[in-house]
Formats: sequence, structure tokens, C-alpha cells
Amino acid sequence: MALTFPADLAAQIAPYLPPSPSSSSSSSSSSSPSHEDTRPFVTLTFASSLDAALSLSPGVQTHLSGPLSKAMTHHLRAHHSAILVGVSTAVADDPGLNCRLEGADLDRQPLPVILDPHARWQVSEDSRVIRTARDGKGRAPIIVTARNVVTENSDEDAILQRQRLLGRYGGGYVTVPASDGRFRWTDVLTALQRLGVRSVMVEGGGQVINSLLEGEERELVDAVIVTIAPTWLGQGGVVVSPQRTTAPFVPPRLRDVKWMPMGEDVVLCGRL
Ligand SMILES: NC(=O)C1=CN([C@@H]2O[C@H](COP(=O)(O)OP(=O)(O)OC[C@H]3O[C@@H](n4cnc5c(N)ncnc54)[C@H](O)[C@@H]3O)[C@@H](O)[C@H]2O)C=CC1
Ligand SMILES: Nc1nc(O)c(N)c(N[C@@H]2O[C@H](COP(=O)(O)O)[C@@H](O)[C@H]2O)n1
Repeated sequence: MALTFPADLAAQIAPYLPPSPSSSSSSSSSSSPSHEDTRPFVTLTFASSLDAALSLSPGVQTHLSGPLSKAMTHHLRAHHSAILVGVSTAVADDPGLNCRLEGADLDRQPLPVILDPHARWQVSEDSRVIRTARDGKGRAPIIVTARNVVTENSDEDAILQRQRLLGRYGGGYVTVPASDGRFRWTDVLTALQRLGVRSVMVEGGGQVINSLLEGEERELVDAVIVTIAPTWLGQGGVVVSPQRTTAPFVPPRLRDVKWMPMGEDVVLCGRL
């Protein structure tokens, strides 16, 4: 069913949105930083429990957002040109990664981006993101892999088949240098910029978010929009808790903070 997001809440979120030319409303604010000519605007956004968990365990999709904050996430999707998740999220959730707001048309759909350095995601015609693209309700994904993955991967044929599948729907693989299977975020953002991505919302999961928040790379984050659900998931979950990479450690703190009650959840907006 199509989602709707109330205009009064949209107005409160507006100052944290990218100055996206694809916005059809007056959502972007002059206070938003504008550097889209050099790299995409980055919004870090996810739903968390009271104990900072994204899910009950790594392979388990856990619904935390209530109906209103879920609609807020789709409002964000409508105002970004890409949505980025890690491969474990793609495998665990089989997500659609499209905008399901009422009236969302194909040219307002964000580009799904999957960080998958070792090309292990077995995307197929049955994957929800592909079915969504086939139905004209979203876009086919771009999978970001390590530069040498095809030559190192023994399943080269499988990768080529997936490449053909993605190509049929307008998606594909993009390669970026990796060190120990890890990309530098600047390289990922540069690759997305070359694809015409002007804004990206990083949705998760835990490893993706923690790597983005570790060390200096967190300076790439322009806005943070977190849904907090009134529940504890308990130990063993996937948690947002980045490594302390500097000594002495100076805890990053959000500025321009706004807390917005949203149904039973609360949404925290801020800048890093
Ligand atoms: N509540 C929420 O808003 C969300 C919850 N989730 C949940 O999170 C869980 C999955 O999270 P995780 O297990 O932490 O996996 P993940 O989704 O963060 O994927 C981890 C993989 O992504 C790749 N990756 C991550 N950072 C990278 C980097 N800097 N460079 C290169 N590759 C990188 C690596 O291959 C890594 O193994 C699932 O249960 C999913 O349901 C996922 C997204 C949002
Ligand atoms: N905003 C939000 N709230 C939750 O409770 C969640 N579990 C997530 N998960 C993210 O949304 C993706 C699912 O997208 P589709 O509905 O399939 O399009 C999932 O993969 C996570 O990135 N988000």
C-alpha cells in the first residue's frame, strides 16, 4: 500500500535534506551545505532500538520503525538520488530499496547501491530489488565491488551472468580500490558522483554505518536522521558502535539537533 507523509513533519525535516534538484517540493533549505559538484551529499539514516541495535542478529530483518517513521524513511528516499546498504543487509533483508510514497514515479526513484567488495551477493531475477525494477517501481542496483574481484573470484562465470542480469534492467557493477576488503568512503562517493549521484542515504547495516563513523571519514556525513523505537533488542544484536580510532578519543557529537516525536518513535536529526 502507498505511504503518505504529513506535510507538517516534512517541513520539520526539510533543513536536513540535500539541496536536491529532483525535489518537487520546497524541501531543501538554504542552510544545507552544498558541495554536490565535488561529491554527493551524504545522509546517514537508520532505525535503532533503545540499545542502539539495528536488528536482533546479523541475518535477521527486524522491523523497528512504526508506520509514520517508515513513511519518513520513504520521504527521505524520495529526496535522495541513491540509497546505500551493505551486502549483508541485501542478503538478510532482500530489500526493495525504492520509494513507496503515494505518487512516487520512476524518475523520482533512488538508485540502490550495494557495498559488496567480494561480489558475494547472488542477485537474481527473484531478488526483490530486481522484481521492483522489472515492475517499473524502482531502479536496478549498482553493486560496488573491489577492483580485482573478478580476476580473484573463482566464480567468474556467475559474476558475469549477474552482470548481464543487472545490465538488462539498467544496473551493473562498479569497481573501487579496496584494502583488506574495505573501501575508502571518498572512493565510493567519487564512483557514485561519476554515475551522476548527487545525494546518497546510507541506511546500514551495522558494519557500513560503523565504518562510516570511524575516524575522519565521518566528516563526509552531512546529515544524520535516526529513528529510535521504544524497544530493547538485547545483547547479540547488530549495533551501531564505531571503533574509537583516535587516542585520546573525542566522541563525535551532533550539532543543530532536532528531536521529533513521530508516532511511538522519535526521530533525531542533526549534523556531524
Ligand atoms: N534498522 C535499520 O535501519 C537497518 C537494519 N539493518 C540490519 O542490519 C543487519 C546487517 O548488518 P551487518 O551484518 O552489519 O552488515 P552490513 O549490511 O553492514 O554489510 C556488511 C558488509 O558490507 C560490506 N562493507 C561494509 N562496510 C564496508 C566498507 N567500508 N568497505 C567495503 N565493504 C564494506 C562488507 O562486505 C561487509 O561484510 C541486517 O540484520 C539488517 O536487517 C540494515 C539496514 C538498516
Ligand atoms: N527505516 C527503517 N526502519 C526499520 O525498522 C528497518 N528495519 C529499516 N531497514 C532498512 O530498510 C530496508 C528495507 O527496505 P524495503 O522496505 O525493502 O525497501 C532494509 O534493507 C534496511 O536498509 N529501515
